[in-house]
Amino acid sequence: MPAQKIITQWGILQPIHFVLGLLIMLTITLLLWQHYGMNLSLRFDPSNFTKISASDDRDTEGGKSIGLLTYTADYWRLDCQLNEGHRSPYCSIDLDLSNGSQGIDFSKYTQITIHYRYQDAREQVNLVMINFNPEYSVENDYRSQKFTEIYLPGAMGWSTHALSWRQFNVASWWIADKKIPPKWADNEFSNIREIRVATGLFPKKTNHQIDLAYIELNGKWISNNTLQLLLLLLWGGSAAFWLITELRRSMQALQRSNKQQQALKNAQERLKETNQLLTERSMRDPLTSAFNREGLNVLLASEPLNASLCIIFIDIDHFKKINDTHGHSTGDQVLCLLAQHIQQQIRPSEKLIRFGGEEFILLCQYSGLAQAELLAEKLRLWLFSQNWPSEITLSCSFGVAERQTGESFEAALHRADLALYRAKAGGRNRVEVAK
Ligand SMILES: Nc1nc2c(ncn2[C@@H]2O[C@H](COP(=O)(O)OP(=O)(O)OP(=O)(O)O)[C@@H](O)[C@H]2O)c(=O)[nH]1
Repeated sequence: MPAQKIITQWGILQPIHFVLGLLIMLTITLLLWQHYGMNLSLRFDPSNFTKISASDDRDTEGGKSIGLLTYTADYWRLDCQLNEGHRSPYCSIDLDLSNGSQGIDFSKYTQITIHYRYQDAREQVNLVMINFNPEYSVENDYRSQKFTEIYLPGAMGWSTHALSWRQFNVASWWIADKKIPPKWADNEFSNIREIRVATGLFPKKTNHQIDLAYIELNGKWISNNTLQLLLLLLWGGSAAFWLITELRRSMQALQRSNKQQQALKNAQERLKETNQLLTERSMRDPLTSAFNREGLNVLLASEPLNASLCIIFIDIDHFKKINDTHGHSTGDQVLCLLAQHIQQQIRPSEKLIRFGGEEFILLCQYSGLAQAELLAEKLRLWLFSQNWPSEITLSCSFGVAERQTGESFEAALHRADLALYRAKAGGRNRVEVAK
C-alpha cells in the first residue's frame, strides 16, 4: 500500500482512538506486570537474620522442657527435650520481628513458605504468627498478643510448604484464655512481632529435633484487588472525562448552531422587510406616496372578481394654469398636499391611486353609487375649503362609477372618466355620476 494512502487512512483516527489504544495497552501492561513481576518478598534465613532464639515451657506453669538452638550456614536447629510439667509441653524457635513496639505488616504478602525438617514423621510442627494490637494486647504481657497458627506435618527429609493466610487459624486457647470477643477473633497479620516454629500438640516422644532453613514471605507491590480497583478507576475516570468533554463539545456545537440559525433567521427577516419595502415602494408614486399604476394592478389582482367596487375619478381643475402661474415646483407641492388631504379623509380600505399627471382614482368597496357619490362630494368640499400654497384657489372635478356585475375594471373606469368629462364640461368643481 502506498505511504500516502496509509497516512490518509490514519487521518480518520480521532484523539479518542489514541486514548483508547493507550488505555488498552496500559491495562494489558499492568496486568502482565502484576502477574509476572511486581514481586515483593521477605526472607528469614541464617545468612540474613540473627534475632532468633529458642524458648521452652520453663518458668511458666511448672514447665520442665529444655530447648536449645544452634545454627549452621544453611539452617537453624532446635534440639528439644519435652519433659512432664507444663500442661502442654513445648519448645520453639522464635524469630523476633519487633522494632521497638512495631512489628511487620504481613497482610501485604499473600503467601508464606517454610522450609524445614522434623526428624519424626509422626509429629507436627506448629507455625505461629504473633500479632500485637493495642485493642487486645498489652505491652509486657506476651500472651495478650494474638496467636494465629497452623500445624504442619513432620517429615524425615526436608519439606517445603507454601501457605496462604486463609489456612491459618486463631489459636482457640488464646480466645478462651483471654476471653476475646468475636470481632477480634479473626486472623490478623498487620503487626506481626514474632514468628514461632514450635513442637506440636500431643508429642509422642521426649527428644525432638527441628531444622528450619528459611521462612519466606511473598506478595505483590500491588495486590490483585488493588489493581482491579485501579483499572476500574482508570477506565471509569477516562469514560467520565470523555463523556463530559463530548457533552461540552455537543453543547458548544448546539449553541453555535443555534446562533447561526438565529443569525440566518434575522438575515431572512431583514431580507423580507427589505423585500416588502421595495415592493411597497415600487407600488407607490414617489411624489405623493399614493399608489401608482403598478400598485393599482396589484390591488386589482388581490381583489375578488365579483366584489362590489366604486371608482371615483378626481382631476384638478386648471392645473396647467397653476403650473404656468406659480411654477412647476408649486404644482408638485399642490399635488403632494392634495394626496395628503384626501388620505386624511378616507378609510384604510379606500385606496388612492395617482393615475396620471394631476389625475387620481379612489377605489372604494361599496355596493351602490350613493355612498361613493357622498364621499366624492365630501372630498370636493373638503379640498375646495383647504388653504393652498401661494393662496391658490383650488377645485377638483369628480366622476363616479360603480362596476357592474360582469363588467371589467377598464370599462367601469371608462364610464367614470366619461362622468368626469361631464363634470368638467358642466363647469368643473362638481361631482358627476356615471349612468
Ligand atoms: N407640477 C406638475 N405638473 C404636472 C405633473 N404632471 C402633469 N402636470 C401638468 O398638469 C397639467 C395638466 O393640464 P391639462 O391636461 O391641460 O389639464 P388642466 O390644466 O388641469 O385643465 P382641466 O383638466 O381641463 O381642468 C399639464 O400642464 C402638465 O404639465 C407633475 O407631476 N407635476
